[in-house]
Amino acid sequence: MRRNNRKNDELRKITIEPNYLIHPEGSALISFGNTRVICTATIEAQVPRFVKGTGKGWVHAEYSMLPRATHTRKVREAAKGKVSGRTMEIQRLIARSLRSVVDLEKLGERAITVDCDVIQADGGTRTASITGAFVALRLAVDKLLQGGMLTENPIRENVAAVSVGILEDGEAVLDLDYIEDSAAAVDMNIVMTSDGQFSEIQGTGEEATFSPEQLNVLLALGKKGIDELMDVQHAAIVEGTILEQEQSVINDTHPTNEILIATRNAGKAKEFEAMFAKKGVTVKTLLDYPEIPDVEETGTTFEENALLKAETIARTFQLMVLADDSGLKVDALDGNPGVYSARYAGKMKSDAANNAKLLHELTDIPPEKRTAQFHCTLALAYPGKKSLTVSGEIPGRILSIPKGENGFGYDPLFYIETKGKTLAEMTKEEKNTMSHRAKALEKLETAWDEWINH
Ligand SMILES: O=c1nc[nH]c2c1ncn2[C@H]1C[C@H](O)[C@@H](COP(=O)(O)OP(=O)(O)OP(=O)(O)O)O1
Ligand SMILES: [Mg+2]
Repeated sequence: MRRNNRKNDELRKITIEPNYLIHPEGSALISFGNTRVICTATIEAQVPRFVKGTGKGWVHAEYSMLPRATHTRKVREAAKGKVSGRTMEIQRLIARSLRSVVDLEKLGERAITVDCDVIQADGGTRTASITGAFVALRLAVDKLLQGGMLTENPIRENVAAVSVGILEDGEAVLDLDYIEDSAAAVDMNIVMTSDGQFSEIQGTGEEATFSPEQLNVLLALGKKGIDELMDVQHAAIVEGTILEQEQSVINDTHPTNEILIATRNAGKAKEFEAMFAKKGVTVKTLLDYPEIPDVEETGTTFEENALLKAETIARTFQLMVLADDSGLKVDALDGNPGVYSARYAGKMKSDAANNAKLLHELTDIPPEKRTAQFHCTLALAYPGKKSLTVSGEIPGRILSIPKGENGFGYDPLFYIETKGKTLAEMTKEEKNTMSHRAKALEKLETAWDEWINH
């Protein structure tokens, strides 16, 4: 057993506090156990001479330690008037690691300077710096994206780093603290990206050399640690970008004039915007938050999936969230595609491919047997409250050629007998008075007040 009862493959307690400081564009306080580093990212228009005029940007890093970050007071480098070789080496490593995941062309002619200031050192300060610096960088880039200064995200992958080593007793271990590190036979810093590639490996067998087999063990330990670090980074980035903006909504106990809808479907988003606009409620959707990960729809019913989407996002962001799970139930296909409507023709969720597949499956089915229902389940979730679900359904018939240009998804194939047209031949306004979604929303309105006050 290691110090503090840690297992060989166990990280120290890792925390990342995003937006730790108010002035920088991006900042984070990262802790790997007792090692603590403040990381900031600053965006400036001025680029170094060697990239000027190329349209490309640059990422620099600076690293420093406070005098009492260590056991005994270390004289400030500013007082010595000289940057040490160690500092130089570490800040170059940090900058290289970050540049390995940034598309400098997409960044445009601007520089991002990342500052890593160690406030307490207990081993692994350079790996903590890289891991925290990435969060600060990402938060700063998000500001550029949100402000419209950038239209495309220049960050290709996430990057994180961890130390591994072989202790005196021959044990290979993850994330060494200072005492372990000082006595280690072999120590190594591993920098990896979220696609599982290495950005840099620095391994030194100073006290004892190491074999290729031992190297593989160390790399596997590093990979495990980095996977875990990336989860912490991800949560910090999401918290840093979204929580801030949405904080105002959280504190209200009553429904506010803004609602977050857990959908990434632009067609649904437009319909909800129109339907809620009449009530004076502004709609935000996940399209406004590209960094929120997709919620996997693992349920087998509309209700399960709607709850999954609403509750996951509500829990993560401590907000009231509405989600919609909808689909087409075709009688001749035993109710299919049903909950699988979005993925009917494959993972890419293409409306055109879905419609083509539906037509193909129904090739020999005569018009009177092409009956179907459009179904919509809405789930309303609020942290700590039992969720509310309602459903709406409308009957129709699947045509054999698409008709109409409006709407989205299966609209051009869904013919409504009583109206004599498809959903795609209706205006948005007309569709919104009679669609499955409109019906579900009506029920939601009825149930809403009681739910909120309960
Ligand atoms: O009014 C509609 N008119 C035409 N098609 C529709 C409609 N309502 C749902 N649909 C189709 C779109 C999608 O192929 C599937 C829903 O799948 P569903 O998982 O609920 O939505 P999605 O994945 O597109 O977006 P998200 O989960 O982010 O809300 O049914
Ligand atoms: Mg979906």
